[in-house]
Amino acid sequence: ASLRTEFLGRQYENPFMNASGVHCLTIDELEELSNSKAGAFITKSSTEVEREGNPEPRYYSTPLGSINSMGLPNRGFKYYLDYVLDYQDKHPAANTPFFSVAGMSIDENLKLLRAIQDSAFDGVTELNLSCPNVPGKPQLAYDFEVTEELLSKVFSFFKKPLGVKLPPYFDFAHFDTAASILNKFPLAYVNCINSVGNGLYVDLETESVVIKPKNGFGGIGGEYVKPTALANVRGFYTRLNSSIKIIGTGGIRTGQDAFEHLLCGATMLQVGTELYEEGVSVFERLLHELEDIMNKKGYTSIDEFRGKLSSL
Ligand SMILES: O=C(O)c1[nH]c(=O)[nH]c(=O)c1Cl
Repeated sequence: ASLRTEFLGRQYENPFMNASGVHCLTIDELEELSNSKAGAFITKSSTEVEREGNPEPRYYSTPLGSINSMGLPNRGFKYYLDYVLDYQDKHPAANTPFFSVAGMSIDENLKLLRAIQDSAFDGVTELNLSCPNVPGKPQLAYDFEVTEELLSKVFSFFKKPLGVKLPPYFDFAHFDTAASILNKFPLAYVNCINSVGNGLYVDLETESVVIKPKNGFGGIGGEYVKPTALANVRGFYTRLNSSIKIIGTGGIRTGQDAFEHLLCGATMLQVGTELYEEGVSVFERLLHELEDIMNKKGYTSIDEFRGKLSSL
């Protein structure tokens, strides 16, 4: 079986990539991703000015996943723009890394996107509408009016491929409203899901929370979130114009999880918690496990089953 994937007119050896935020904060981490078996990779969401992020401990792994309240630590927009432009020059034949942006305000998002539009960047941009861990900052994508206002301003000038990273939704009315807004814009893709916001993990022995920021509240990832991730992938796949592709993120720990996301309609697949725990070797394991499942089922390409989830 072949895992070759076409996404936004570009060919990828396989659909796997890192989830923004994991293993992508420094150039060293980005280079390790570039040299791994990942089909693609993406930068840590950046803000105009470098950010320290929240006090540690701010990430904690559990048997079933992870909780994090990083607080958008990043080296600043210019650090990542310089990296991706340098990458384009050094690897003219390769696919340029994806670039993630998470401004702290509408104006900052517009400023960063204008800088990308005016730059020589020829890759795909991901606008993060869903960071749950900046104290006092509500998740943009849970405010439908603001989201629509932002996207209409963005698409008045941004002409390069742009996707949005969405938080999980839990109500059909929200799927319907979000999709009706997103369908108004020439979006390249939606990425479902970001971590499930503001969960709480308790340590029995210490009778305490496990991360310092926000009294222990943080975004949940890993096995806990797969049913929610699959529901959001499927919910948008069945509601959005077919021109808007889906990136599936959330609970991908095995080839089986990857297969399920593809069956629900995902094209690219992002790995967060499992990459954090296992390192970049996770990609080799995942693509072999996915290939084995496809061979057992008699599929030679992903196109043969993508989106073909049956109802009963
Ligand atoms: O705390 C973070 O940096 C963070 N953590 C997440 O789980 N998702 C995000 O989009 C971000 Cl920006």
